[in-house]
Amino acid sequence: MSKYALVLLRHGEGAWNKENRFCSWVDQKLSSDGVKEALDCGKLLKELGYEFDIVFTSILSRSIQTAWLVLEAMGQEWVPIEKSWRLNERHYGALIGLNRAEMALNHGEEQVKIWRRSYGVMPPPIDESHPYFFEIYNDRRYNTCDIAKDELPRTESLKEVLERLLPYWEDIIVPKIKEGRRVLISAHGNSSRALLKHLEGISDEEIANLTLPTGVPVLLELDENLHPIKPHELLGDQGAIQAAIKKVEDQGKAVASKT
Ligand SMILES: O=C(OP(=O)(O)O)[C@H](O)COP(=O)(O)O
Repeated sequence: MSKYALVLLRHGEGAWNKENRFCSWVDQKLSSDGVKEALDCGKLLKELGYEFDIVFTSILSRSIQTAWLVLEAMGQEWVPIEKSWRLNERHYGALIGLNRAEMALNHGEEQVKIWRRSYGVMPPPIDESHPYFFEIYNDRRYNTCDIAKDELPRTESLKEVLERLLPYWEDIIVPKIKEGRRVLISAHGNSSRALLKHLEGISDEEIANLTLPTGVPVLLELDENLHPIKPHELLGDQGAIQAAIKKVEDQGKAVASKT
């Protein structure tokens, strides 16, 4: 028997998911399809009988907007939401804004897969010459973090994501779960992968094969020590989920991009 059920969620599709660009710390809203995904996700969780006592999000709008829409569809708008940069998407460094298919044409699909899914490889860091540098670091949300702005990452591998996420998980989220609060985490593809790697003990090699689609709730059933009692489960229509995973994986193929 599980003692706790934790639900993790990659936000609904954002505008740059659609355009196949690395979005990362650029603040994009949900696309119209992403809004529908978030509402459908809330409806599904309601049908399945889930209730939440607290929701954790990143400080990027697409994860917050997803949390709002999920709670609205569940009729649980009153549930408190806590936000932290530590749940932000992985910082993709100089790759931010670039089109994955064009990157695959220029650098090869294998290199793009390494950048996207390996555990330890960091893309080149972002610097002031990057078109999105000032949009990111001049945004006042990054004055509110628990570390100084000049200590915030300029690029990250999944390893660095896990290292900055773990203190928040251990110090803020775990105590809520142990108090019996039912927790939803509305985060991102790679911040969710990092947490799943930690909780499920997925190896550095095996994590490269885990891809999460947008808007699909991931259920983790945990024992009293917060160890999973079985592998995570993606909730919903399994055929549609597999198709959505393939779509995300195929974003790194060297096909001509739609402009
Ligand atoms: O912003 C991103 O993720 P998100 O849509 O989960 O926030 C990344 O660009 C995801 O890219 P990836 O699927 O190539 O790791």
